[in-house]
Amino acid sequence: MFAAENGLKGDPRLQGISQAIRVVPDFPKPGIMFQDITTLLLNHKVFKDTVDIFVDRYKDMDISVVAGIEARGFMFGPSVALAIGAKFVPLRKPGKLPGKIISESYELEYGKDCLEIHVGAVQQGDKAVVIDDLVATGGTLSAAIKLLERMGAEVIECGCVIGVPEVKGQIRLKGKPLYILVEPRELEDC
Ligand SMILES: O=P(O)(O)OC[C@H]1O[C@H](OP(=O)(O)OP(=O)(O)O)[C@H](O)[C@@H]1O
Ligand SMILES: Nc1ncnc2[nH]cnc12
Repeated sequence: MFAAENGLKGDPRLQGISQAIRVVPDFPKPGIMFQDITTLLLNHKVFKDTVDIFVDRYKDMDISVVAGIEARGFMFGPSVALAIGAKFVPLRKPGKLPGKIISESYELEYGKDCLEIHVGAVQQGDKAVVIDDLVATGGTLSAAIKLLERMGAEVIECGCVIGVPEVKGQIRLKGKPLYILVEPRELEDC
């Protein structure tokens, strides 16, 4: 789902969100236009608008789990979980969770990685949304969906602040809906 299709067309909060994202060319390697959401977090109104939009979206969907992807999903997910009355489950990079875990590897625009979840963090019957800052290839979200489904949860949707228009990821997301607030910024927008 894209900015024009997310039911928020004309919502002035989206422009504020987009403008608060800093674009850093060639980071972390040449050719990547890095979308830096740390500048969005510095603006209390825009940060709150972002969380509010996710909360409005998910508050009446009977969601029991908000899963956040390390690291940038941790910046939005917990606030959404608290506001909608769901538990927050961190999906972490390898070697960070101390308990029994299951893991899923995936490929990124700039390398390979792996996500892990604590066994027992979600149960059969849980209804989950996955929150992250950005979807590019969809590899990360797709690993998150697999982890949650392996634990018996139903993944209702993935919510990201930024999404590339092509969403190659849509194919990889096993048909799960994707709720995206804004498209990536180009340098000339800044
Ligand atoms: O759709 P994809 O191609 O999978 O890429 C999206 C992922 O890449 C970024 O995280 P990154 O792996 O750089 O980790 P970080 O949040 O720890 O910086 C971003 O925060 C997403 O999690
Ligand atoms: N262009 C990008 N900016 C920020 N994070 C990313 N993760 C994958 N691609 C990215």
